Amino acid sequence: MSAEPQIVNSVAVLHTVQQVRQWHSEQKSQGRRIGFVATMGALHDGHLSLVSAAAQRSDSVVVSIFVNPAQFAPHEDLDKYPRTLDQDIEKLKTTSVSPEPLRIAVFAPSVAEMYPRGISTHRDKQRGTFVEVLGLSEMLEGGTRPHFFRGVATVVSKLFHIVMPDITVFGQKDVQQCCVVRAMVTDLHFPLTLVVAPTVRDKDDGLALSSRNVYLTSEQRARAPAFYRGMCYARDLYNSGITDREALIAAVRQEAQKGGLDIEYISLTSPDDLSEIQEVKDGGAVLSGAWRMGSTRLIDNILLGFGF
Ligand SMILES: Nc1ncnc2c1ncn2[C@@H]1O[C@H](COP(=O)(O)OP(=O)(O)OP(=O)(O)O)[C@@H](O)[C@H]1O
Ligand SMILES: CC(C)(CO)[C@@H](O)C(=O)[O-]
Ligand code: BAL
Repeated sequence: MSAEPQIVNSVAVLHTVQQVRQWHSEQKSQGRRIGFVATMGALHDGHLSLVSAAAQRSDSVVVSIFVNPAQFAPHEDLDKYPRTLDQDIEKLKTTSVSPEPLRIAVFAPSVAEMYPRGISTHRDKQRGTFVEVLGLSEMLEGGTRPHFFRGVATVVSKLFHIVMPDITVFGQKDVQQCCVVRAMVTDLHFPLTLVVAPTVRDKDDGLALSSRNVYLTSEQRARAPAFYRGMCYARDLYNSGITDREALIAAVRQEAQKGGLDIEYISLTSPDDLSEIQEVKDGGAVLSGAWRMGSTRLIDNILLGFGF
C-alpha cells in the first residue's frame, strides 16, 4: 500500500481579484517578495520548474490557473483544453520545489472575474480593453494564430495588475511569448523582473513537456520527439561551425520528416525582433517550429549562441 503524499507547501486557493489584493497586502505587510507564474493549469514538471525558479527569487509565489478564452480562436481547443484544478492544487501542495516549504497562492478566477464585460473568441464581437504588442506578434505562432498574442498580452497584463509581483517566470518553451511579454513589460513600465526558465523535457526522449501532450495517441507520442532530435542535430552542426540557415533548418526538417511529422514551420530568427535570418551571427538565434499530429499542434525551440 503506498503512503499518502506528504503536504510540503501551504497553498491558499483564491478565486477573486479582491482575495488576491487582500493576500498581497498581507504578504507585503510581512516584507515578502512576491513571485508569479502564469499557467493554464494541467500542471506538469515544466510548470513546477517555473514555480521553483520563482521560489528562488521570492518569498511567496502566486500560480495563476486560467484557461484564457481570448487567446483561442473559435476553431481551437478552448472547450477540450484539460482542466484539472483539484489535481493541480494537490500537486502544488505535495511537490517540493524549494529547500524550505513554500507559501503558494493559487489564483483560479472565473472567466467573468477576468473579463467583467464578457469575452468572445470571435474578435469582431469583442468589446473592452485589449493589449497588443505590434511587431512581435504577427509572425511564427502569430502567423497561424493571429488572435493569440493579443489574448496573451491582454490576460498577462490583467494578471500583472492583479498579482503585482516583484518577479515573474515564463518558460522558454513558448519562446515568442517570452519575447512578447518582455516587450510589454518594458513598454507598459510594469515594475517587475521577468525571468525566462529553460524548457523541461521528457528525460528519455527529450519531448518538451506540454499540457497538450495528453492529446497524443501512443503512436503519435512515440513519433513526437523527432522534432527535438532534429534540433539537436542542428545544434551539433552549429557547434561544429555551421551557421547557415538552410543547413540548420534542413537538419531539423530531415529528422522531423523521418518521424512523419506534419511540419507547419521551421524558423531561424533573431532573438531581438524575431525577424528571419540567413546566418547565425554574434547575437545568436532562435531555432523554432511547430508541427501537427492529427488535430494536436505542438511547438518547440532551441537557442543557438545566446541565452535569456
Ligand atoms: N516543458 C516546459 N518547460 C518549462 N516551462 C514550460 C514548459 N511547458 C510550459 N511551460 C511554461 O509554463 C507556462 C504556462 O504554460 P501553459 O500552461 O500553456 O503550459 P503548456 O504545457 O505550454 O501548455 P500548452 O500545451 O497549452 O502549450 C508558460 O510560461 C510556458 O512557457
Ligand atoms: C501565459 C499564459 C498563462 C497566458 O494565458 C499562457 O499563454 C500560457 O500558459 O503559456
Ligand atoms: N502555452 C501556450 C498557451 C496556448 O497555446 O494557448
